[in-house]
Amino acid sequence: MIDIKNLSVLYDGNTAESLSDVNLSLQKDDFICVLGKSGAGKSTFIRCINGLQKPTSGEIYLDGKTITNASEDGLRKIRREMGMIFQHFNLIPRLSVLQNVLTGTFGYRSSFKNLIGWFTAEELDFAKSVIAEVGLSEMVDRRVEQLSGGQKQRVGIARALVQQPRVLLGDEPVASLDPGTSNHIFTLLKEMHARLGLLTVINVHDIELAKRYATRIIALKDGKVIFDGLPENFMEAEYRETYESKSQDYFFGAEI
Ligand SMILES: Nc1ncnc2c1ncn2[C@@H]1O[C@H](COP(=O)(O)OP(=O)(O)OP(=O)(O)O)[C@@H](O)[C@H]1O
Repeated sequence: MIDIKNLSVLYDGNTAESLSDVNLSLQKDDFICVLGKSGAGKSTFIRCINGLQKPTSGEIYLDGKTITNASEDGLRKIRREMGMIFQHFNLIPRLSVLQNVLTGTFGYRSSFKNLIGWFTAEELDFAKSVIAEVGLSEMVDRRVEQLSGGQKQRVGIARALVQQPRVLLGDEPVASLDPGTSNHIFTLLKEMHARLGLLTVINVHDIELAKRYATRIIALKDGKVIFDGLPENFMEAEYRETYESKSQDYFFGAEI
């Protein structure tokens, strides 16, 4: 579904590449967690996939169509197919849950309709049905600033889903949430992945979450892919290589 060929990124002013010759093929049924130390290149990787960051070299294709060399119009169409969720939610605090979720439809509408904020009954019904799916029916009209972090991320997920994307990207979407809430958010993401057939790619610092939910783990180090495989094969040795430190023993249940 997404093919990444010889992808490299060297930011202006840096001497080391932030991504270095990355080659990957991401499939529709993948639920991928991307692991790596701070600065390993995880955000750069996600930003390249949705076309926010132009690579220095290499190509990314969505179903054979170039993302990296897409026209502005082509990129707009590609971005509609990719929902995105963020660590700090990127919501509009003073607007309601429904209003925030409706902003997810903007990529499909004329700028005039967006400007005057006019939505059809179908658009409103669909947004409400997505809000119900993320468990926030009771809060449709509540201002987002009055919600907890976990509820805000549910709004972020609903806003992404209302776009009817085929790909869901997350840049550390649970980094600001407590462990219990993080698990609830991952459970929801996994359900949506299965029900909607969404290729899901999520950066995460929490290896326990990655091992529990991912169907595939990709680990980056200094911009290179150093592991790509099943969660059960990401063990102590892979942990040490990725994070350059020994793990908490309980991750792998082994004496080190
Ligand atoms: N706009 C930029 N200009 C220059 N260097 C950048 C820029 N964005 C990222 N970098 C550098 O690229 C490298 C990878 O950064 P990136 O944010 O992709 O890593 P990350 O794995 O997501 O880190 P974190 O877990 O801390 O978010 C780092 O060395 C970072 O300093």
